[in-house]
Amino acid sequence: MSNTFFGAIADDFTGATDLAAMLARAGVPVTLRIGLPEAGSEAATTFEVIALKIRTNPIEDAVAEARAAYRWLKAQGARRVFWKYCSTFDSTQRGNIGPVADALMTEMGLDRTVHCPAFPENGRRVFMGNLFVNELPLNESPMKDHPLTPMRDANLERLLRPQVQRQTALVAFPTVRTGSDAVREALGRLQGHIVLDAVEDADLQTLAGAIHDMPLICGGSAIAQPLPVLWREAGAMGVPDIAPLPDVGDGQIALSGSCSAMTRAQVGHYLKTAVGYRLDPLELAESGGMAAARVWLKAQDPLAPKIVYATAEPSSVTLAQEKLGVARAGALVEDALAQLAQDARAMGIGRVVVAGGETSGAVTRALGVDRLRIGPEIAPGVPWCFAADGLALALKSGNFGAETFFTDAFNMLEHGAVSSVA
Ligand SMILES: Nc1ncnc2c1ncn2[C@@H]1O[C@H](COP(=O)(O)OP(=O)(O)O)[C@@H](O)[C@H]1O
Ligand SMILES: O=C(O)[C@@H](O)C(=O)COP(=O)(O)O
Repeated sequence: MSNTFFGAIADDFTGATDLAAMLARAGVPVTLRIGLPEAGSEAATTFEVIALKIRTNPIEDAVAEARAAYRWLKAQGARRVFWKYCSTFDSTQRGNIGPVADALMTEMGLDRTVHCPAFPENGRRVFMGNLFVNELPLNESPMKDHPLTPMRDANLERLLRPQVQRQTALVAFPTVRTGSDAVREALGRLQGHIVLDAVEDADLQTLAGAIHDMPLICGGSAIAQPLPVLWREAGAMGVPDIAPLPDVGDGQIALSGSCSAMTRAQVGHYLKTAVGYRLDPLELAESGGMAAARVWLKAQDPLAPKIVYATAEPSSVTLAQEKLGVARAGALVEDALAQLAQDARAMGIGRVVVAGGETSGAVTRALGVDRLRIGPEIAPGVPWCFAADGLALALKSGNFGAETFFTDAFNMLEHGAVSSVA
């Protein structure tokens, strides 16, 4: 058995890099694995994050994959387990947040766990059990129009209840503001899935003080940031070594399959300086649709700023979904961007930014990446990541980053920020 201390299971790839970035901020080196590690893969390290792509899978498949990941982490000795899902609680009416949390509790023999999606730095706040995105309740935010997981309620207990077999509960804001001891006492009285309020980073610090010794924590990435310091102070883990980051190849491309409001603004902004090719799922469904995109890419200068995007307004997404079905429209776009990522690599392009969680999963898999090192953060929750073969990948969650995100990302590598990272 090796000495893994922290093991996380992320329900998508952008979520995994987001969590890894938060841990890296706390000064710990993180090993991010794409998919369940195969027999003979590199030895486990102190901080392991396993990126799965199970946010919208059938529940049974998602639970089976998460369970297998947990068993691998347990075999490596993990003493703290983290179920990373989206800070906007992206899920369908039945899953997969609740069923995976339930399955992990059963595997670990637990009668309580906590749910903390709050990420104040990115505008996600939980107050009286209700999740807000910036000023809006979740169900009034752009998440109401998400192509795969439209969110139609903001109350986390109400969202969880149909997804879980255990009871739900809340540790509300007044208790959180009283301090870590009060939160700990409240948790001691509750069972099942306990939602935690948090409005500011200071609340996350308070919560972390109360929950750092819990075996299973569920939520977004932000609650993970204060934990390593507390674990170190409590003597629960040692201080792992940090290795230098690898070299990065030249050439660049942005690939966007996200239709989130922020990505739409970012693509619009980037098109002012980069050349672009727009993918339309209806065209991709016809013969020749994909071939045209590949011909376009092949004609581009590998070094020049460029973007291929399916990013579109909700009305256009709905139209494609009505004609093709939700799953087929999504799969056509994901497969196309995955193929174009492979083509870009064949052209010698070494710097790839991907927008969209599902999209990132499809692209990363197509590139055959199985392990990533975490580099500098471009925006909160979005780090550059490095694969073994000179490939730099940035996987951007739909609503993360400033409007200038794509330019910021590529500029960062140009200006040598990589070598300055701890
Ligand atoms: N124009 C479009 N019409 C229909 N579906 C689309 C379109 N563009 C992208 N999609 C699909 O929408 C989904 C977006 O999800 P994702 O990549 O996770 O983005 P986000 O991070 O914004 O949630 C993907 O499955 C993608 O293939
Ligand atoms: O927690 C978050 O918001 C992100 O880490 C995340 O999971 C976002 O998902 P996508 O927007 O689908 O990339």
